[in-house]
Amino acid sequence: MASLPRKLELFYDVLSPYSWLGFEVLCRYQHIWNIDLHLCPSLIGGIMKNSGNKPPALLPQKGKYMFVDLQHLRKFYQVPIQVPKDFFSVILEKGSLTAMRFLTAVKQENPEMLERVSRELWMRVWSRAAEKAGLSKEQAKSLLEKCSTDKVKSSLRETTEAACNYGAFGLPITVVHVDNKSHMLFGSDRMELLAHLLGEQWQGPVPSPVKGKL
Ligand SMILES: N[C@@H](CCC(=O)N[C@@H](CS)C(=O)NCC(=O)O)C(=O)O
Repeated sequence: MASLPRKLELFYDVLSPYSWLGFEVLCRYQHIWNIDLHLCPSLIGGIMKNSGNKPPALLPQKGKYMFVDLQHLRKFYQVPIQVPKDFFSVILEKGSLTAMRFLTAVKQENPEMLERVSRELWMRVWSRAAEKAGLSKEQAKSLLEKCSTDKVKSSLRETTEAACNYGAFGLPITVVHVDNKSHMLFGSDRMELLAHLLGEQWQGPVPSPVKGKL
C-alpha cells in the first residue's frame, strides 16, 4: 500500500525573491514527491521584528551579492526574477502587508487559486511581465474588501506567529513533518536536505517532468 503523503508547509512572502524560488521548486516537486504541500502566506516584516533580524539587503555588500546571486538563480531555477530598479522604495519601504492579506483572503475564500495568485504577485513585484492569474473582477473586488476584515488580519497574524514559533528569522521556511517530528529549513537552497529528510530523490531545481513541459 502506498504511504500517506508527508505534510510540508511553505511559509512565504511575495516581498522575498528567495521565497519565490522555494515556492516554484516545491510546486514542481509536489507532483513528483509523495508530499502534501501547504502554502502559508506570512509577513516577513513580522518575522524580522519577532526575531530581531533585518532584511539582508540593508547591508550593502549583501545587497550587491544578492543582486548577482539572483541573476544566476533566475537561470538555474528557471524563474523569471528581475530585481526592480526602485528596489528600496518598492520592497523595503512599501512592505507587503496588503499583498499578504490579499493572499490570506484568497486562501480563505478561493484556496484553489492560491498558487496562481501568489505567482502572479511575485511576477508583479519581481518580473513585471504579469499575466492574469484567472480571478474575475468581481472575485478580486470581493477579496480586496475582505483584506480589512478581522478574519483575514488575524489569520495572517496567526500564520506569521506559527512561522516564528517554528523558529523563523527570515523567509522562506519549509517545515517538513516526518515520523511525528517537524523540521524547519530556512531558504530555497535547502531542497537537497529536504529530499534527504523525505527519503526522496533531488533532481535539481527543474526536475524532468517539469522540463518536458517548458
Ligand atoms: N540562502 C537562502 C537565502 C534566503 C534569504 O536571504 N531570505 C531573505 C528574504 S529574501 C531573508 O529572510 N533573510 C534573512 C537572513 O538571511 O538572515 C536562499 O538561497 O534561499
